[in-house]
Formats: sequence, structure tokens, C-alpha cells
Amino acid sequence: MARFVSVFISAAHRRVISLIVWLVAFAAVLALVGWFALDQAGRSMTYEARSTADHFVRLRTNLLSTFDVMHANLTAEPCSPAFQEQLRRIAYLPDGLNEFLYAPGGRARCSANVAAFDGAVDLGEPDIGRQGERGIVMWVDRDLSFVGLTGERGTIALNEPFAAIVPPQEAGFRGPDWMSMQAVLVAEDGNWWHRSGRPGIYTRLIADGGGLADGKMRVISCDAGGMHCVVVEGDLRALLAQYKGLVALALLAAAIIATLATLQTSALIARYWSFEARFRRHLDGKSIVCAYQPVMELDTGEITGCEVLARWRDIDDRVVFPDRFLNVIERHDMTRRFTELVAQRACDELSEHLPAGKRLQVNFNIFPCDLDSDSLARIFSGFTSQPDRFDVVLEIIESDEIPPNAQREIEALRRLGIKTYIDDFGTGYSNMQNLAALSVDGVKLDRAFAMAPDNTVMAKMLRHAVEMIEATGRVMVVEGVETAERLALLRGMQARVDFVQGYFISRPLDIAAFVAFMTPQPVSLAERKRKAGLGVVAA
Ligand SMILES: Nc1nc2c(ncn2[C@@H]2O[C@@H]3COP(=O)(O)O[C@H]4[C@@H](O)[C@H](n5cnc6c(=O)[nH]c(N)nc65)O[C@@H]4COP(=O)(O)O[C@H]3[C@H]2O)c(=O)[nH]1
Repeated sequence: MARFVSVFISAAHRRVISLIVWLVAFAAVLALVGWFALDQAGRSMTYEARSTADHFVRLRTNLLSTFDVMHANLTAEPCSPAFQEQLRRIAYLPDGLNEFLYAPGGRARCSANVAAFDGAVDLGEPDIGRQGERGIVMWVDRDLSFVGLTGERGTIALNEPFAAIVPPQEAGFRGPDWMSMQAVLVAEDGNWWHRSGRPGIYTRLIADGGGLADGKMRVISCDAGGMHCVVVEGDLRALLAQYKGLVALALLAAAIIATLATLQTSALIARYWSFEARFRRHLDGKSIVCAYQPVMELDTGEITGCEVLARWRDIDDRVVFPDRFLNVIERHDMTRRFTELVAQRACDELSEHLPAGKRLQVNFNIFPCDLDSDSLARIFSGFTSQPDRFDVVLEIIESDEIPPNAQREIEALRRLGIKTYIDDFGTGYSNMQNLAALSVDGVKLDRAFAMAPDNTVMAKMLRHAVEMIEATGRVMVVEGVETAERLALLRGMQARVDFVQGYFISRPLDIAAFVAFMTPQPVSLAERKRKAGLGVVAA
């Protein structure tokens, strides 16, 4: 899971995601345009196939109505002169058919042109036997010399006992260049005969089952009776070549749409997976990590307490430091909830792991805006309900101005057994005026003083800052002690520093390392550090 979400969090991966989104959007738009173009091409091919098939529909209608006329009008004795007369009259009808036979059982006895044959002409086995409602029988592409049309071929259709000769049909096809057509005569048993157009198309249609294959698309349209069919084949490569300009335009449109979609999606992803959004979505008891930085009594060298420092475990499992999330907490009014989660986690860990009989002062950072004794009493009740194990100190951090009701709340907290310190004194809002106005229990000198390199102004001011705090009579903690020399300097001062904290004593530790660091005293600092060496939470 952590691996998966890191894909969305890291900027490098986001670029890859953007590229993927672009490609997918581009392909999707092209697919959409392609589908639309194919649909349109298919429609226009179907239209052309139907228009061409109309010719055969008309032919079939003429044939059937001619048979109707023959059955109604040929009343004379078959093949008699009167019959021949009736037959000739029908042959003059303007229906494209003009040779008729009397051929009961497939044996031609007379025709419109050749009166009676010298004996019946046996047409033989029909190519198509009794097809459709009217039971029409057909002899396809027969030699017509027996009716005097030497060298000609035609199809004979028989509707017992009359037959008509259907001359070869040339269906006019008016489709565009990228289409070609074949007209076929298809029997119900699947046998078929080429009628006109480009041979081979129907064979390919049968092989491919219609639709799209090899860059070609085929559609079929048959006449109502199903005898004649027109297959139209569209060559899509030829179509693309014909509309190069439109293709270029479609590609450009797809690229523009894909770019817009990518911008939108990337912005959405960036917003959804931004640190701020992640923090707000996933801040809970499990994601809070507590680090404990030991606080040492300067006189005795004894570790008497710790400062609880919060970190947050991001969803990709990386531990994030407060400088990244404190402003998010303040901006979104999450300060109280956050303090509650930290207090809860620290209480669970310390209560479980701290050796029995060991008393500890636990310092927490709180936001000035949360200086409300009722809610703070509830938040830290886990500690105050164990007065023999824990003392609670709340360090009011330097985020915004101290609220006007601060004094009243500080006193109320003191009555509940909770002490307050001013944090990071010497910077920001923590000025002398604040210190004089508020009856806080202690003051923590900003780490910038103790950490300042030798001979800098801040380093020189360390002594004066310490003397100034001493003058207020409050408990004094100096943090940021990084070297033995600074520790010695603080020890050697005339003014009294009560507690020290800093990397020289210990970096912030996870609970296991912190408990190891708290080994029964007296043990040298070096020995304690060696024991706590594992599981250090980087500061
Ligand atoms: N270079 C150096 N640094 C040292 C040394 N000793 C301690 N530090 C660092 O100084 C910070 C001390 O905490 P802070 O002044 O209360 O300053 C804290 C505090 O204002 C705030 N913070 C941390 N945890 C919480 C919390 O649970 N609630 C609130 N409201 N604020 C918190 O975030 C600030 C920064 O915390 P961290 O990053 O943990 O940084 C910690 C600690 O790791 C040292 O010798 N050298």
C-alpha cells in the first residue's frame, strides 16, 4: 500500500502518471473519433449497398408480377397460336423481361419467340430448387440457344408452369472510390453465383463473417426475398488517404483534448495527494508518532523528564517532522484534536513501558489558542489520573499571540496540577512583557541561544538571557545543548539553570530507546547513550 501511494506522492512519479494520462486520453479520444468515423463509414456503405440492392428488389417485383399476369392472362390452350399471342402480349410489358416459356415440370414446350419446340426441351436439374413462398425454381446462366438466342446466357426462373428468362444484370454502383461492390445470387442452401461488380468480395465476407478485417470493412444488403445480395467493401486505408486533412485535424484535436484532460487530472491528483490533503485525511491515533527527548536536571545530571515531540507517519510510511504539518494544523483548526491524539499516544506508550516506581515530568507543546483549562484537563486526564507517576507540563509554543484569558486558564490549570511553561523564550512573541504578565511556572530558553556558535552575538547573549529569566524566579530550562562545552558553560554560570535539554544529552528517542535511556541512576551519560543507541528517532 505504502509503495502504491508513493507513486502519487512523489513528483517524479507524477510526471510519469501525467504521461500515462496523456497517452490514455489521446488513445481514448482517437478511439472515439475512430469509432465515430467507422460508424459513419459503415452507414454510408450500408446506404450504397441498399441503393444498389434496390435494382434487384425491383427485378424480383417485376418477375413476380409478370408471373401473376401470366397466371391470370394465359388462358388459351398451352402452346396453341392463341396462347402464343397471349404470351407475346405479355412480353411487350416494360419490365425488362421479354422472353417467356411454357415449361411445366422443367420441360420447355414453347416460348414467346420460338412458338412450339420440336419436342419438349428438358432444362435438366435446376440450380435452385423451389425457393421462397412462391416456390420459384431457377436455372442459372443457362445457354439460351434453344430459344434462338445463340451465344447468350441467362437465368431461367420457373413459377409452374410458366418460366421467364432473366438477362444478365449489371447493377449500377455509384459509391465513392474507396468502396467497391459485388452483387451475388444466393440460394437458400448457400450456393451462390457472381452477378456483377468486383469478384472476391463476397468470398471474403463469408471468410471473415463481415465487419472489419485487414483494414477493410464489408456490409451486405439483400433483396426482400433474399435471392440477390449486394456486398460493399470499404478500404479504410484508401478512405484515410482521401481525407488526410481531416485525419490531421482529428490527431490535433485528440492531442489538445488529451493535454487538457491531463492538466485537469494532474491538478486533481496533485490536490488530492498534496501533503495538506493527505495529512487532513489520514491524521488519526495510529499515524501519530511520539518522540521523547530526555530533560536533565543540571545539578544532579538526573533525567527527570522528557519533552514529547510529535511526528506524523505519512501514508507512504515516511515520518514527517512538525515544521511541515504545524501550519496545516493551525490553518484547518485541528489544534485541539492534534494535541489530544499526541497526549493519548504518549499516555498509552509511557503508561505501558515506563518502569514502575519511576516518576517522570512529561512536557507537551500546546498551541496558545487551546489554552482552555477544561478541555486541557480532559485531554491530559490520562496523566493527571496517575499523579504518583507523572507530572504534566504544558509548553505554550510560539505560534500565535497569547490569548487574553491566558492568565486565568494558567491558574486554573495549576489548581488541577498541570504546570505551564513559556516555550522558545527570546524569540517571536515570547518577550519579557509576556513573561512578566503571565504567572507561568517555567520558561524554556529558545534553542537558538545554546546552539549558537562561539563568539556569535546569540552565544554572547546566552548568559544575559539566563540571568534575565533567573530574575523572574521561574523554573528555567535551556534547550539546544549540543556540546559538552555548552553544558559546562551552563554549569559554571552564576545564575541557576534548572534543567537542560539537547542533542548532547540525547536526541529525541522512540519509546523503547527512551525507556532504555532511563536506566536506573546513577549511570554515566555515555553509558546511557550507549544503551539507548538503538531505535533513535532522528531529531
Ligand atoms: N538542532 C537541535 N535541535 C534540538 C536540540 N534539542 C532539541 N532540538 C529540537 O528542538 C525542538 C524542540 O521543541 P520545541 O522548541 O518545543 O519546538 C517544537 C514545537 O514547537 C513543535 N512541536 C513538536 N511537537 C509538538 C506537539 O506535539 N504539539 C505542538 N503544538 N507543537 C509541537 O515543533 C517544534 C519542532 O519540533 P522538533 O522538530 O521535534 O524539534 C525539537 C527538537 O528535536 C539540539 O540540541 N539541537
